[in-house]
Amino acid sequence: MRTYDLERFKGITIAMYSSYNEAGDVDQKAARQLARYYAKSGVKGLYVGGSSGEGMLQSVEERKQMLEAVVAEVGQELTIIAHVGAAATRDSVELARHAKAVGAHAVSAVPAIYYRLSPQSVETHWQEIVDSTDLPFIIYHIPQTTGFQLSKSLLVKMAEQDKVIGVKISAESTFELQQFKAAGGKDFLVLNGPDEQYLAGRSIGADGGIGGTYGVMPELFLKIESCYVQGQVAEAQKWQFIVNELIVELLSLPSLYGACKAILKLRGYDTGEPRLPLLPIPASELKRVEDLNQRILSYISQAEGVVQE
Ligand SMILES: CC(=O)N[C@H](C=O)[C@@H](O)[C@H](O)[C@H](O)CO
Ligand SMILES: CC(=O)C(=O)O
Repeated sequence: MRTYDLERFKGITIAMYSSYNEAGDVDQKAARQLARYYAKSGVKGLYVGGSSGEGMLQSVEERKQMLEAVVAEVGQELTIIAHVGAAATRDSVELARHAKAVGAHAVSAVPAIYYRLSPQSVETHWQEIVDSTDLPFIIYHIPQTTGFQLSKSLLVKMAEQDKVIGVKISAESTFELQQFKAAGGKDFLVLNGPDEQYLAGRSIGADGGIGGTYGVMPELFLKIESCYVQGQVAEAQKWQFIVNELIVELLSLPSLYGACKAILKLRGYDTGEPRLPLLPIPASELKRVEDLNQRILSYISQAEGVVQE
């Protein structure tokens, strides 16, 4: 048995987008407003500074500012996971200590980025982060961007420590997800990465998920989750299919994060544009974004049982 409470990490956790002002600097007020919007949606937690959060495009100082804003706003109500992955172990350790100091509930990290690293190197990187605080640690496995293939043996070695409570898997193989679940055991969390496969991941062993597109439709992922938990498989599948149609459209825009941010802006949550090299949505695509937003909102009403006029 682990000494950490795993329940608070199960279910739906939004990989939150970062908020910038017109100059492109971190906007803490906007971040707080967005975090408040998410708290009202009923999700379990927020994952700050990950892929969707553009942590890798920010300075250490900016990453701290984003986390501080989110924890200050909703840290008492939601589970806050701070992504501290960076190219340099020193930066990750500094961010982990900061996460602890401000009251985040867990830290998480990708393998160190840019260099092609041996498993020993990645293990050392993660271990330094784990050892730097008493917060629980969630491995972030995303081989398509980091190039690092996490082996079952390294996973098991890490998971033997009380503090290493789980792994977020963004790899597309649900078989790998299941194998990691089996290897990690009952008290080890496996969190689904690809939003398109939430139900598949959940069905094959995931305890919940952390995803970027949850941020524009948390209610739909909560719907899939509640149908799944109640054994309504056909209904869960119906909603996953709807979500996937919406994700295909989001992915057809110049950048996924730009599209999600543009949608949030239409709803009154202006988080600025994504940082380059991630592309903004040009004015010529705004009509498509508006239509997509309307479709998403109407599905959200349906999912919540609100009768449409
Ligand atoms: C690479 C990436 O950002 N993956 C996210 C997290 O795993 C997902 O939430 C995707 O954004 C989502 O599945 C859309 O493809
Ligand atoms: C965790 C995740 O989905 C993200 O960082 O975008």
